[in-house]
Amino acid sequence: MATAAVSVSSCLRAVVASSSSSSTSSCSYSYCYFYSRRHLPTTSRTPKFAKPHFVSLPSFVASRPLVVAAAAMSYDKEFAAAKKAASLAARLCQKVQKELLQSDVQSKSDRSPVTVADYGSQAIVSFVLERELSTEPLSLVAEEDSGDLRKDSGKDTLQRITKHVNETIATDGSYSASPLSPEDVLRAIDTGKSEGGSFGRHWVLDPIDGTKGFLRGDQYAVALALLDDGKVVLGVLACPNLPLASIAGNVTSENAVGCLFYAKVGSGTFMQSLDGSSPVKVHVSDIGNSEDASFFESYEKAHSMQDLTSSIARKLGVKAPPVRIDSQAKYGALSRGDGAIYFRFPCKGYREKIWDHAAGCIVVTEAGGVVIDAAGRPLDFSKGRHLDSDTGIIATNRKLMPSILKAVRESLEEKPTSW
Ligand SMILES: Nc1ncnc2c1ncn2[C@@H]1O[C@H](COP(=O)(O)OS(=O)(=O)O)[C@@H](OP(=O)(O)O)[C@H]1O
Ligand SMILES: [Mg+2]
Ligand SMILES: [Mg+2]
Ligand SMILES: [Mg+2]
Repeated sequence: MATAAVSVSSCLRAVVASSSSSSTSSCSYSYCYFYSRRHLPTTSRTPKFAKPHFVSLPSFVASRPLVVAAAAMSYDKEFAAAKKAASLAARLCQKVQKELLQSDVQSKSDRSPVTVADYGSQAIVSFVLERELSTEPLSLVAEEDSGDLRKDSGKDTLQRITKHVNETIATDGSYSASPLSPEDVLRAIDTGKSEGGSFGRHWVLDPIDGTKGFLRGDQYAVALALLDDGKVVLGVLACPNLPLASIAGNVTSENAVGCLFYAKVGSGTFMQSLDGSSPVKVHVSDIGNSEDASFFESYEKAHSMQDLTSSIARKLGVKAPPVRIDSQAKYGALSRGDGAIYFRFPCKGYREKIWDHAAGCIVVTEAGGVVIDAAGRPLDFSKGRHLDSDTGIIATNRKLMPSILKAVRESLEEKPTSW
């Protein structure tokens, strides 16, 4: 098997440089929903066509009544708000990426990078969701917090974030209120402190997934999903640098970039350009012979064990070299069949965050794919801010999954000291 990684970074770098000015899982849901009234702040959560009635609760939720809705939730309002929020946040990211200054990059306590755009994107998404869905209190599980921005050393950065946020909101034209103050921006960012969990609704946001890719001018994604009672019910991935045409084999016939992927439970996955072209329904690859498959993995060596994935690929007879791109753009590309497999095997001890997979997971499953951990279990987003999985993640189509799981198990059993 060829070992050289294919990267789409060079053509993307050219695009960025040329515009630079200065520098479950199973998603087939049952049609009966039970809600504790604690998680039902308004009657707006009851579908209009369903007549709610109250039944007694099991003891674990005390004596609160339940509403039984005899139809699937439509989530239409939430879906529209999510698409708007992610698209507007992506607009802010594109602008900042063009103007990227070294001073806009900070290091967090875990030494990972964070930029004006990560914070600005989180503030925009929080602002849009609050405005669009004002009938419900917003619970948001998001990556960033305002801690560093509240220090004296963060004041200049906060001013720049506030400017970008207000300029981006103004480009949309639908919010007429006065500009946000720096304090409003800090508050919007800190809406993301929710712990999530298995009850009620929680939005899950990675304001920039693949910050290192963003800084290189490569792939990144704004990733937004909604959990309802621990299950992902909708997801949106804005991938500003992903070519609209397939990146299979690194061949792109056109330079146009900027994809918006979105999926709602039971409704399939769609892709449109970030500029708003008509949506197309996408589907994962239907390859059934692993020798014909290609696989995605992280661009950053430190994020996934490439020795392990190359051992698995050898067992599967995969001939194509790995396609290494940053962020959940991998899930987006997989959902439209640019490749057939996504492998992610972080080093021992790394704890996966729910915002790194929630949106990507539903985008792939609604496109007909399967996303599981290496133990063969669906991803469980109900356990708080982290995924309850330390074995690695595999996404592919239904035909390939059994042979892939077998190859993964065999490779893990061989287990040299490096993994
Ligand atoms: N050590 C380690 N192992 C595994 N994963 C890690 C690690 N460190 C970070 N991260 C997370 O990886 C997120 C970036 O996604 P990818 O790894 O798919 O993209 S990349 O190619 O590596 O850039 C990245 O997301 P962002 O922080 O949102 O960019 C991190 O959450
Ligand atoms: Mg980060
Ligand atoms: Mg991330
Ligand atoms: Mg991030």
